[in-house]
Amino acid sequence: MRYPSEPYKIKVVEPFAVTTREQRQTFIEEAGYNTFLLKSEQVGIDLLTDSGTTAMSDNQWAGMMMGDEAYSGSRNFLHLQDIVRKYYGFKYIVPTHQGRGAENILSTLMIEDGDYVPGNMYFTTTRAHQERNGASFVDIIIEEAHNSQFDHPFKGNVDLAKLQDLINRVGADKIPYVCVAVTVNLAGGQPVSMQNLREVKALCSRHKIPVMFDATRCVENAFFIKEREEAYRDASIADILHEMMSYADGCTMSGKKDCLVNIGGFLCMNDHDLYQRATEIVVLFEGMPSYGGMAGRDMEAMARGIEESVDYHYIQHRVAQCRYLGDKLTEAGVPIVRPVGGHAVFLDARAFLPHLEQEKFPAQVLAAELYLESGVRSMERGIVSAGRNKQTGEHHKPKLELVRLTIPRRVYTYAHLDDVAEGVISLFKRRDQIKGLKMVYEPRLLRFFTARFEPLK
Ligand SMILES: Cc1ncc(COP(=O)(O)O)c(C=O)c1O
Ligand SMILES: N[C@@H](Cc1ccc(O)cc1)C(=O)O
Repeated sequence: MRYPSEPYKIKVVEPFAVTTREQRQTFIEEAGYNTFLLKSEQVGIDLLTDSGTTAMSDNQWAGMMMGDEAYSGSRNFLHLQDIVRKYYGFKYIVPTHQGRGAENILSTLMIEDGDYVPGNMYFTTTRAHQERNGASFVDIIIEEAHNSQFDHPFKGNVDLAKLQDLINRVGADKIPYVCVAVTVNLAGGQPVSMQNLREVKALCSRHKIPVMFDATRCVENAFFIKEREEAYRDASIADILHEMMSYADGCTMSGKKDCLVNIGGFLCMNDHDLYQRATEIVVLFEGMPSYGGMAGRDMEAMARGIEESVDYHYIQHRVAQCRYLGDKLTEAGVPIVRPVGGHAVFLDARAFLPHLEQEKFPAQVLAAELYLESGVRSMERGIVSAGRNKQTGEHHKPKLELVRLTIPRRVYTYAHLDDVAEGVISLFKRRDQIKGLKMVYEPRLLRFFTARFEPLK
């Protein structure tokens, strides 16, 4: 079954806005041509992000009523700890309010000024925390990942030669850890193979460098391993996930994605000393080590969400939804990142708008135009997201200039995706008329969230 039907019944519904083109013109101008700045009530189908936008199950909502809101020692924390140990296999867990809370603690504890943190492509918040603590990020993803049209089953893989080169160049003692994202968000939601994870771990062990995963979309990664790596065809998602995690010394987690909740995250590790230091610092930024910024009820929903996330039918349908939208767009000739990943379809803005150079922010304007055309909200993932080089102050100019159509978990149906495809295709037909933008307000940190633009004449 290529596109399995939804493996759930819909018990609660939430109407969304139906707007006119004239209204949307006003809204996008007020939002400075930045889809992050639109009000949710101005948006139709909302594909801005899959982060915190999940529909929770009846079982999770029931768990919300079982919240133990004690300041310390909540039973929901103990439950979450058991579940994380069972499915992820790490010894210690420190809850945080979301993924970047965990990134903050990890970077603060492990990085020293002048260090290098290699990773399989940058992620905005992850790199920002590394740089804030004095490290330079080094991209060690395979070269194919920077080419939107290159089909590769594991386009998120680490290039071991790039990693070895860095170790030779700067020395292992300047590399506090290697950060491996499973899957790679900005490459298009691309997975990492089990074999590659095993090899990265072996190489790092030889040099005594810890491996820390960004586990944000690890269940999607496990699905791709089952689908594409022969040895795992008959393995369960839970077993694959457990083995993946055995090749890491710890992880950061944005629970707002693969843990199927609206808020929350955690940091995991096997090293007791690191855990102890994390419990010291978490009280400064997040809260007690037994809640770290989450309410008891949120920890319960997360524990239950993790158990639901490893259900094969759930994850098969999730990935199939992305593929469905990607296939529709490909059939119509719309350029997208290939192959379609686990959480989104990414439009290739360079190929969509070949007449616009990167300094005219093609992906930014494409996201704004798609909203105007259809009421669908998407997100820029190109030069604006990439920010500026910390040393030179120049724009980073990523090879990938993309617009992300991100599918929230258990929220939309295939019929919604038909509407999205229709909007993109009708915009594609009038792509020649689209002009660029200029940035009129540029925040210093993570500028894409709040930057403002005006159309070029
Ligand atoms: C790959 C990846 N890592 C880290 C994060 C940070 O997580 P959060 O948004 O929960 O702070 C996100 C999303 O922001 C992400 O997609
Ligand atoms: N991690 C979330 C939220 C987010 C969005 C953009 C960012 O650059 C950072 C965080 C996402 O990928 O959608």
